[in-house]
Amino acid sequence: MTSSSSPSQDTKRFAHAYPEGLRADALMEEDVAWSHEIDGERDGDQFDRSERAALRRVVGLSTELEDVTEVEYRQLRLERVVLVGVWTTGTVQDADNSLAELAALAETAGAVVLDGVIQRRDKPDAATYIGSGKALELRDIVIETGADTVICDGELSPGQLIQLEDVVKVKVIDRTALILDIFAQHAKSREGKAQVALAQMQYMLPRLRGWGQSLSRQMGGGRGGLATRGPGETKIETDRRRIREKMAKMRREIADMKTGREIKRQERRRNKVPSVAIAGYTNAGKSSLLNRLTGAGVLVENALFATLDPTVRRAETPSGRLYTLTDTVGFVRHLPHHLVEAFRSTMEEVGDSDLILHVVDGSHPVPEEQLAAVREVIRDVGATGVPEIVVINKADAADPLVLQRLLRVEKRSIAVSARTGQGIDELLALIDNELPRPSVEIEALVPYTHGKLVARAHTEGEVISEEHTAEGTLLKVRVHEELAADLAPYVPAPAL
Ligand SMILES: Nc1nc2c(ncn2[C@@H]2O[C@H](COP(=O)(O)OP(=O)(O)OP(=O)(O)O)[C@@H](O)[C@H]2O)c(=O)[nH]1
Ligand SMILES: [Mg+2]
Repeated sequence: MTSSSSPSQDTKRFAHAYPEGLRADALMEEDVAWSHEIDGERDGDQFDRSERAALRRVVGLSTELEDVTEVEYRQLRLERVVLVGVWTTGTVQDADNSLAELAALAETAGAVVLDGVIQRRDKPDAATYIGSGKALELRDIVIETGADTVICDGELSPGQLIQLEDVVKVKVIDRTALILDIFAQHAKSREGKAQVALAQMQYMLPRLRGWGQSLSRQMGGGRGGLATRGPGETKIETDRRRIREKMAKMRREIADMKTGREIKRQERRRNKVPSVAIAGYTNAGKSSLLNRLTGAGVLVENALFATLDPTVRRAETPSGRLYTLTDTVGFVRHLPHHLVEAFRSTMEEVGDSDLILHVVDGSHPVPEEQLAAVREVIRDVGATGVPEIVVINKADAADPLVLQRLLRVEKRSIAVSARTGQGIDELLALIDNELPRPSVEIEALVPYTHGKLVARAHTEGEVISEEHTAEGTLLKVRVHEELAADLAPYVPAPAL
């Protein structure tokens, strides 16, 4: 987990065994199609076999727990993991994609994925997530592969986690815990860190059991954990209370930080600078696009959730109008509910913008799924009604047929490559087109002593024509109301 405290342990465990490069490799799309490589051509018939299709090895976290009854949350280190999914609806392909994504997430968290299995069921088993027979098979796979953790592709109830653990005898975590862990590793700003910590605590609260000493480490933010081990009801009750207190404190802190950001945002709004939000599935190339559009140096990584803190950059349309571009946290299917809550304020920024650039990875096998997942979250935070341009990125690596399909279905869409620059000029022009136009059209004769007003007309408004006359600059402009008011004294009286 927050791959914490003891570097010596990390080094001891993985440094030699798993070179750094492996991790990024495993996120390439060849690997996303892992099951196909393994089985060669594959269709429904191979499903049984595919239940055991091996995932390639990746990199790891580890667990320092000897006893599964001590499962603790943030201290958890995944090292060698087996993935398990329950396939309820959709095609084999859907199920494969979902598990492949879980593999990418696990790798991003630093785990070595040893194996992956999918069970077809109407719904997850109420007790053990997968059926009890399958749980026993899973136990065999765990022993066979020497895995120390099982990751389930869904959100499990506390009871399911415990009962499955009791069968497989290693730590069991779910997709939510995994995503929370990645977020915890990647959050950089104080606000981001606090939001993730809060979401983790919220997730943890109903899952506490017999934690003993781990909790004091956890809540003490690394102040060492020599508190006496003493599970039992009373201890858990105390722990719960402490978590609740800590959560209340964090909520207050987050509210304060939010105020600061809010003020900045209002400033931008007052200045009437139109804002464009870059949203989209994780790893779609949002940060790359921001860099390509503005030359800004934002971290680009072939990892999921490289960006967790919104970055705002100034940009200019080809016609010279200023606007802001905001890079945002990536979306993922089944984004843990706590995180949607935690990042609500960040995502509200998307809803508040004048235009959304919805970036989708055109080289993904089914970009439509990513589009749908992102739209669901956008709806969830009530950010509907903002015009959207679908930016199909990675056109350089995409299947032309997929591109064609998307361009046809998505009304306002464009294929680009942040890597090669393909389509970027067209996108810039499209942004220019879609940004709200200032509402007031006026003509003003601005004296040369007021050059500042002319400059503002250029950055804040749209200059239709400009002429230098003996009396001053004759402007024909479209501007927002405030600037119109400032220019009003120089509007020539209508000739009678
Ligand atoms: N082939 C190709 N790869 C691209 C393109 N744009 C981005 N990438 C790669 O895709 C990966 C993810 O890019 P990012 O810009 O970090 O993606 P992001 O959407 O900001 O990701 P998160 O912040 O993690 O959600 C990186 O390895 C990029 O080099 C593109 O146009 N073509
Ligand atoms: Mg990014």
